[in-house]
Amino acid sequence: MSARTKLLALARASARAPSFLAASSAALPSTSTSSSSCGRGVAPSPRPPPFGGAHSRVVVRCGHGADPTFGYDPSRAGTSEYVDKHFGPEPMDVIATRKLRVMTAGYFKDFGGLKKFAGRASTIRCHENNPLVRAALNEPGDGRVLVVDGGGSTRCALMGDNLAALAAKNGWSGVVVNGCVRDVDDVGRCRVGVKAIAAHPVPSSKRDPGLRDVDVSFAGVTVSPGDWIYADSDGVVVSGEELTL
Ligand SMILES: O=C([O-])CC(=O)C(=O)O
Ligand SMILES: [Mg+2]
Repeated sequence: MSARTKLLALARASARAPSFLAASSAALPSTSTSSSSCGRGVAPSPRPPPFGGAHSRVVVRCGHGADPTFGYDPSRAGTSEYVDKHFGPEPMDVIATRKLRVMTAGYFKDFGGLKKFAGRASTIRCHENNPLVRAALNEPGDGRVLVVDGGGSTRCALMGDNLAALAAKNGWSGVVVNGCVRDVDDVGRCRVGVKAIAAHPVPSSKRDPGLRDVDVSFAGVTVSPGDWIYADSDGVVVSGEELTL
């Protein structure tokens, strides 16, 4: 394929790129989240929408990986496309350059009603205690992602159906928990993304609040408050800046 033909193909693919963030909360049909039940019995829609939305900037200039001849398809707008777009001459450069940080594969399971979510990070570090998690999710989320470093404890759960419903009601895009969650059948009906290590039936203590908006490190990545989190079924990608396709 000539360089000109490649460029034309790339421009066509980029023109199809969906916009950023608007549709990321639409994996479940609209439903009331004011109660803790998160609309029991509401089935998730089969096809999650792109991260995209009103803040989209379609940039035709792209990295080596954003090449339609290699299968780059910005209309899918998932974490794989962000990686394709931003890696260097070699795919693994995405890790070496640290522009994108990719969380360890297989570290999390999906528990939330949204499988695809994105937003700026707010962080908490806590150990087997969750008052600060409740306090944070009680704030307006404004599309943010709450990143909770529970030290990887699998001895209790840092959130459940009540906190997931609170997150959905207050406009949090998602919660990433380095720890466990409970009430997972109901959490799965909440219109919010929840990634965590495992389910656990025991609630956490309410004594020690922990720390808010500090750097947290787990799953091979350090997340700072204000970083951008992109999460879907392919994984979790973290960047210091907002990414475009
Ligand atoms: O309240 C808690 O600590 C955890 C829980 O069960 C919920 O959020 O529903
Ligand atoms: Mg509960």
